[in-house]
Amino acid sequence: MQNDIQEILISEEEIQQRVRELGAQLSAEYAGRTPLVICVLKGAFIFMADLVKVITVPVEMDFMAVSSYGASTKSSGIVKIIKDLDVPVEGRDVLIVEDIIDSGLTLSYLIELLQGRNAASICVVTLFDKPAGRTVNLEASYTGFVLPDEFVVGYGLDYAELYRNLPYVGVLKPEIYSN
Ligand SMILES: O=P(O)(O)OC[C@H]1O[C@H](OP(=O)(O)OP(=O)(O)O)[C@H](O)[C@@H]1O
Ligand code: HPA
Ligand SMILES: [Mg+2]
Repeated sequence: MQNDIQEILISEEEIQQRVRELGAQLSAEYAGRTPLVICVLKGAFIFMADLVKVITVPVEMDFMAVSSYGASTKSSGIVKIIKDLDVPVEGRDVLIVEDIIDSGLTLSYLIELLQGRNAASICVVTLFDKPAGRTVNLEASYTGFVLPDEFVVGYGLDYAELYRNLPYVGVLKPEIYSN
């Protein structure tokens, strides 16, 4: 698996340090409140697990699975809900946890959905942001790292469901895509 990586863009240590910083910022933001933290599966599961461990306010958690990339490196443009939330968001302070914002289509769809369900507030934390990929105008409240316009894998991010378990984020060798 490591042999398929052409270049590591962000190391495991850099990610862990940044996650701690984001956890501290979010703990201050939500002081005195109990946010509902929503993990956008599958990609955000590793970030979510590391992040909630360094948030010091009480949180409730729920999980939503959406998909629009399939086995491609380009968004299909259609966001499919694979699994919806278990709990209502009405009146809740919602924190959406994403691994990456690329085109922005997944998040704009989710934000509209949760606004329609009358969340009291919606805040987004993403570990990675690829502004060059954007097709809709959208920004996270908290961003870990800004990435160049390349398809990346690792730390939850997949190509055709593989490489999510790499502890760093990197770029695949070009021949992997042609196999
Ligand atoms: O800003 P966008 O262009 O919408 O891309 C970002 C979304 O795409 C990926 O999910 P994907 O649809 O690949 O599902 P996965 O999390 O199960 O890999 C990623 O985890 C984000 O949720
Ligand atoms: O660069 C990416 N890698 C993996 N999944 C993604 N989903 C959107 N962008 C990406
Ligand atoms: Mg994916």
